[in-house]
Amino acid sequence: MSRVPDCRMSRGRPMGKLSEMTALTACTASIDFDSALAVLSALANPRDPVAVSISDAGGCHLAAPILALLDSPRHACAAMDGYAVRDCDLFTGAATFRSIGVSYAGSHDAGEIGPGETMRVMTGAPVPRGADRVVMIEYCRQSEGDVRIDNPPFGKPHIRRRGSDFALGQLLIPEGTKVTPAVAVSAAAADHHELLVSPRPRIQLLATGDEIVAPGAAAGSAFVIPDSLSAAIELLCHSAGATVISKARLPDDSDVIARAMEFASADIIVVLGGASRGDRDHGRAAFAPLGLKIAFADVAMKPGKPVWYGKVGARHVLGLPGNPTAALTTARLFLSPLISCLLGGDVAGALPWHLLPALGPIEANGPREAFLCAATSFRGVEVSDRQDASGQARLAQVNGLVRRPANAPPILPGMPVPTLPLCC
Ligand SMILES: Nc1nc2c(c(=O)[nH]1)N[C@H]1C(S)=C(S)[C@@H](COP(=O)(O)OP(=O)(O)OC[C@H]3O[C@@H](n4cnc5c(N)ncnc54)[C@H](O)[C@@H]3O)O[C@H]1N2
Ligand code: MOO
Repeated sequence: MSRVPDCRMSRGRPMGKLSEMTALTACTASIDFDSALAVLSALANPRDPVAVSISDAGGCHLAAPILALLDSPRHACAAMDGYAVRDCDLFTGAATFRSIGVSYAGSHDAGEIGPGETMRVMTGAPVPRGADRVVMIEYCRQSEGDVRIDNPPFGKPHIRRRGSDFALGQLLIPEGTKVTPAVAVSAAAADHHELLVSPRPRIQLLATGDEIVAPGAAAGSAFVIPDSLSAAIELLCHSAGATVISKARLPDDSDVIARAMEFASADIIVVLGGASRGDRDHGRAAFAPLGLKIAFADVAMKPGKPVWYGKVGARHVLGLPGNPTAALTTARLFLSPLISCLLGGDVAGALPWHLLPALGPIEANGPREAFLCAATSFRGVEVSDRQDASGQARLAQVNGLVRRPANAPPILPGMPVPTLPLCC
């Protein structure tokens, strides 16, 4: 394995971004996992930002900061249902107030209260001028036009002052922030209906193999198997924030594979299978006549060694090994970060490694960095006893990957190990 010094990463973070030219020319030999990620991140630049509605922007990253277009609250308003009163009346002995009206959320000017007066207010309603607090309805006794407050509570005035949450012009959300439901609340509250974001990457999925057929169509023939990857990788693309615009199951025929690629205007082409060295492994070869520039091929990792990545013009091409556990592992480790980078995010955001205590012993690792399927819970992480790259049954029982560096010593129960959620 040859290492590429420029591509080094430190704990999953690139140590300085590579230029596109360097990334496409330097890393063509077998490289280590962190170097491969650095190459991918150097080549994955987002397209020009577009304005999209907030509800369509989930998972995208803001290409511009969000400034508040108004004050919030817009005016002094009640934080509780109750009666608005003046402190000087309430705490100097007056117990009976004359109610002069009602203010609802959405009411216009609530007017003003004078000495001995009160106004019924609902949560979110404008509070009348002169009022210092809202006494919760539970402490008030209403009769006719009067309100009696015998034991007024001290403490919070239950009035939200104008601009006390945020003020007009305030920077609320910095550029680069990922749009989540929580971020959507802030943005909409600031009176934005559209957000400027990098467009979602468009994905083309090409599953290759003479033996694969659509799930549901395999049991009748002994010589075919269900395509167990296309739907899974499509799900992963969606949860990472991309749109799958086209998918196909193709025979092991490089001309057919190349033609399929030519007809889609995708940002990322994902080729499933045909990544290694079999007579019919046409993954990379199919794209050579189209001008494929390989950025890396063969990563020193287990599973997933044959994973490869390059570009055809502006299009990214990622080849995942056909063995299902290897395909899912490499999709999580390379396709999620590629999508994240094209959305304006980064590798570290897409791969949130965190330390969890091992629930059982983990044996020493060999010379290839390993990513082990594991089950995580609040108690810690348990590595599966079988780690077979072609396995499919076990995938339904795992939800994480444990990272084991090359030649790592054994792990004892309770020791922390880097763990990644298998689903993004
Ligand atoms: N001489 C070598 N042989 C192999 C190497 C190597 O370095 N030298 N690498 C091994 C490793 S590691 C892996 S992983 C596999 C990867 O193989 P390919 O990417 O070429 O995949 P295929 O040969 O097309 O298929 C492998 C296996 O997976 C099944 N498969 C493929 N696609 C699907 C699908 N969509 N759904 C379900 N199953 C699928 C396919 O039937 C094969 O059984 O190569 C090793 N060999
Ligand atoms: O690495 Mo392969 O992905 O072992 O089967």
